[in-house]
Amino acid sequence: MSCLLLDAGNTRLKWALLDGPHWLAQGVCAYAELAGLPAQLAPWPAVQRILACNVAGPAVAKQLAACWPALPIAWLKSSAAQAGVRNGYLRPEQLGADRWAALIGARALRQTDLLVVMAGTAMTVDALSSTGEFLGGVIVPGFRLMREALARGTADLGLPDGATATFARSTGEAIVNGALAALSGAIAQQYAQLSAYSGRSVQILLSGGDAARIAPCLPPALAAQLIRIDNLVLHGLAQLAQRDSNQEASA
Ligand SMILES: Nc1ncnc2c1ncn2[C@@H]1O[C@H](COP(=O)(O)OP(=O)(O)O)[C@@H](O)[C@H]1O
Ligand SMILES: CC(C)(COP(=O)(O)O)[C@@H](O)C(=O)NCCC(=O)O
Ligand SMILES: [K+]
Repeated sequence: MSCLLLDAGNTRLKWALLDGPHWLAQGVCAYAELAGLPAQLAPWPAVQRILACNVAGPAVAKQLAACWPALPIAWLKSSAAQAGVRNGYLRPEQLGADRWAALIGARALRQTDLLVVMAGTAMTVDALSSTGEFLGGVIVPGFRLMREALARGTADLGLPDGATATFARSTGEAIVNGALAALSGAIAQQYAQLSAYSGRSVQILLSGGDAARIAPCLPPALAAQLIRIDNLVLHGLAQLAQRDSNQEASA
């Protein structure tokens, strides 16, 4: 059974094509190029099921549905408990479906205390206990949004680039290193909170488009606990797809 997994984020679509547990192909697609995605998948077995999470709004959902008019898309919604994770949000359905999928993917990978960091358009830092409780987490603007906010809200800053530096000595360096400090600082703060809460060693799972940029900026104590994983959201969706097909097989 070939299953297409879709992670529709606020910047772009990430996708993977699975045949049972095997990953046949995966990729990234800009929303402007979405109409070409079905043709791109043509070399592989025809898609039979689609499981998606979307935090990019109804227009994107409509665009995705139009790509595969003959197949209904199963949209993941956050719930109170699923696949070994319990949702600590006061209103479980309020949690972004991408965060929920990432937590499910994280739980399947490791059953320890985890900080699940998704560095995308926004960066989310979510605490997951060794017993599978999602305790809560924070949302901060991602690297691009931080720079854009400064450019939009000031007369003189703009979007200059800058290299990473211990002490920034140009506007570009000051902005780039400021954003990276804010991102790594948020991770460090939540890491300290979860470490204090659990009293045990905490591992950090880092995924998303800006993971490679953020990883080198983490302090050494956090870097030692870091596990980089590409497409954690898709791994979570793959877990759910696999569970669905196991249930169908045993029904
Ligand atoms: N080729 C790229 N295209 C777009 N964004 C990129 C690219 N490479 C790195 N990025 C960074 O990754 C972020 C998007 O990450 P991603 O995980 O795809 O986000 P989302 O899930 O919110 O769509 C952007 O805000 C940008 O800072
Ligand atoms: C926090 C997010 C904007 C992250 O989106 P992304 O950066 O992955 O595009 C998204 O998960 C979302 O809209 N969440 C709903 C609110 C919440 O999770 O509390
Ligand atoms: K994110």
